Amino acid sequence: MLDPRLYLVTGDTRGRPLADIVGAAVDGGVTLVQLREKDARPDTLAARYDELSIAIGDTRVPILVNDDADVARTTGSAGVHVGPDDIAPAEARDLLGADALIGWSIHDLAQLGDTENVRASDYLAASPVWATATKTDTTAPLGLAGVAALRRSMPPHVPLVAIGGIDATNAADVIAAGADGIAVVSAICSAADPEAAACELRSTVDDALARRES
Ligand SMILES: Cc1ncc(COP(=O)(O)OP(=O)(O)O)c(N)n1
Ligand SMILES: Cc1nc(C(=O)O)sc1CCOP(=O)(O)O
Ligand SMILES: [Mg+2]
Repeated sequence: MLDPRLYLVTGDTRGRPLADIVGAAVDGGVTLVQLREKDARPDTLAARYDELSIAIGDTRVPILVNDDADVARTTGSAGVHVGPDDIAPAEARDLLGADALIGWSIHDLAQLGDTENVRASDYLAASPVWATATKTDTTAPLGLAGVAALRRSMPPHVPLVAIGGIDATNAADVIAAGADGIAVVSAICSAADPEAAACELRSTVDDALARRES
């Protein structure tokens, strides 16, 4: 079951063990995790997946793998997140099967015209909302207006997560603009207390979703 409200994408943990950060973040309310280690070899990525899987225990929070659908398949992970330099969602679907969770980065409205890959995706990611030091090779920031435009143009049943420069100060704005969840790296991985950071983000998102629906 895909719950996109608070999506932790792994990143720099300031020297702390990643499994500890992810475990704490899940305790704090993260609903989805993506293992993202751009320089890791497949065997290292697979070993890291196993560590994270132990860290989240029986919470059933899905762990997706960034980029590498083969590692996603061999580890038995929940699925994969892909972007413009990766295999296409439809190809990932063929590889991973109907039950896998597949996410796709969306940079502009024109991409929504690729209906085969939109249909193959379980969620789309508005990327990036704002410029971020965590990933500098992004396309131009969409801003809140871009998030709103994507939401209006997308199939209504497909969840939209937003990524890039999101923290507790702006998360509610992103939800108000139409995102169904936020994806963050530094707001949790760099936080002094990742569990507390996740808890604050989760209640901010939940409150904003409740306001939007009322
Ligand atoms: C949730 C989420 N959204 C966007 C991205 C970025 O994916 P991509 O464009 O493929 O860039 P890399 O992460 O591979 O550098 C993401 N990973 N997760
Ligand atoms: C992994 C990633 N993808 C992005 C995109 O725009 O596609 S931005 C990003 C990093 C987001 O980090 P932070 O939460 O620290 O800003
Ligand atoms: Mg990628």
